[in-house]
Amino acid sequence: MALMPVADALAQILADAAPLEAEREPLDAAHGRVLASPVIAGRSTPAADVSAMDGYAVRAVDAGVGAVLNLAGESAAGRPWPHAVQPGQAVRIFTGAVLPAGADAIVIQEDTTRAGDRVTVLEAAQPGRHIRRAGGDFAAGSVVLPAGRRLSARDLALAAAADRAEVEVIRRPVVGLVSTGDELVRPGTGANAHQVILSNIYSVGALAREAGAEVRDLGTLPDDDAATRQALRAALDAEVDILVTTGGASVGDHDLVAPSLTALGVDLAVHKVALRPGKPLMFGRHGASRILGLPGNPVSAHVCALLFLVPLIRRLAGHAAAPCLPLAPGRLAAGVKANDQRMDFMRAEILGEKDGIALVRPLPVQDSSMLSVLARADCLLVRAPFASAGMEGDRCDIIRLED
Ligand SMILES: Nc1nc2c(c(=O)[nH]1)N[C@H]1C(S)=C(S)[C@@H](COP(=O)(O)OP(=O)(O)OC[C@H]3O[C@@H](n4cnc5c(N)ncnc54)[C@H](O)[C@@H]3O)O[C@H]1N2
Ligand code: MOO
Repeated sequence: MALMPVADALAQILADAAPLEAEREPLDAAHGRVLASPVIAGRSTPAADVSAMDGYAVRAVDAGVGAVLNLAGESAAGRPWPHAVQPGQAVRIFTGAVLPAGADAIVIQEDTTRAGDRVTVLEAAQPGRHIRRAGGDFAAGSVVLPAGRRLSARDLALAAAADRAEVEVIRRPVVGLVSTGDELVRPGTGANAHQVILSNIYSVGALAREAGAEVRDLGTLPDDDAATRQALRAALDAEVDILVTTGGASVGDHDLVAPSLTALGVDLAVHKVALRPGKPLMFGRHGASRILGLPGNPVSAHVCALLFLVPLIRRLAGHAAAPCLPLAPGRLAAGVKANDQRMDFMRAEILGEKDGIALVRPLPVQDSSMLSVLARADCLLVRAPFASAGMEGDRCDIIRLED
């Protein structure tokens, strides 16, 4: 059977994948989300002229070296002095406090001496010195954060300072994870030798969450035709944006995902990709939901989630389009043999870096069941279909594993 090129599979999976609808969220819940509409400042910051230092608010014209001023009052942050500074007066002021009317400079306290209510100026005041002007950070009505921006921790503080307790962000895609296989048991529950411990949901779930999805574990299905069909229908009815299955994707008698999806009317736009690991990958649509069928082998499931699920989630969550295959430059530290028709994503280690180029050596075992090798890898060494043999020192492409 002809295998679909990776680029074509990606194009199918990302076709029509546009940002989901907007929702209002409190700032705490908005970190990492994408703004659906701009944040407009509800007030200027600072909202009034304020002092940047602890000292005395004065009229600069009165406060030359040696001037002795009368202490008239105090302006603290949150407790402004409600009068105007008169000629010959100083007002005690603290950082962040509103500048009293009449004053046009701050003399910092280190540049004064004080005896009771008499303040002697040791360093001449300069008009405007140590004053933060109203609106100096941002003005009321201005756009402080544009639509489309991914909200950083710093952005949350800025939105709060702009007097916004909530922001309008793109809804998180909901990803439902379904595992398949009679052999699967949860970790820590006493698996027998003929059983396999469910691991894929942990790596795939973590990647999905990191990409911006809300992840729901929809449980494990037995290798039974009717049960699989019924459970997949229920999973699709659960209104997930992306249903991710793992396992049961290949051609064995117990690989039931593709026939079940077909029976439910899902047209598989992708089924079998020229990819290693991950050949049995499948993708289809059902109403507004997308279905990604990942192979059961744990390394294959992880690599396919990285290559296909992450960009899909990012598109739906409104993130700016990033390259789907985030290739970085590398140099081979060991030879690799010629490749066949499947684009290969070999688990590899980075031995060092020179001028931003990683020195890369494929790990000796490339079995797609081996999680210890995947965990040890620093990157995937990407080999194009039918690439000729590579020699030590040749340039190569890698994808860094940064999860
Ligand atoms: N005759 C052929 N056999 C196979 C082919 C093929 O083209 N012809 N493809 C192989 C490739 S490539 C892969 S990848 C695997 C994937 O097959 P399935 O998606 O059907 O996966 P399963 O058979 O269900 O499981 C494979 C393996 O992975 C374990 N597994 C499954 N789910 C999980 C999970 N959630 N957590 C941890 N481990 C899991 C399962 O127990 C099996 O050991 O097919 C090849 N065969
Ligand atoms: O594609 Mo399978 O993932 O080669 O083992």
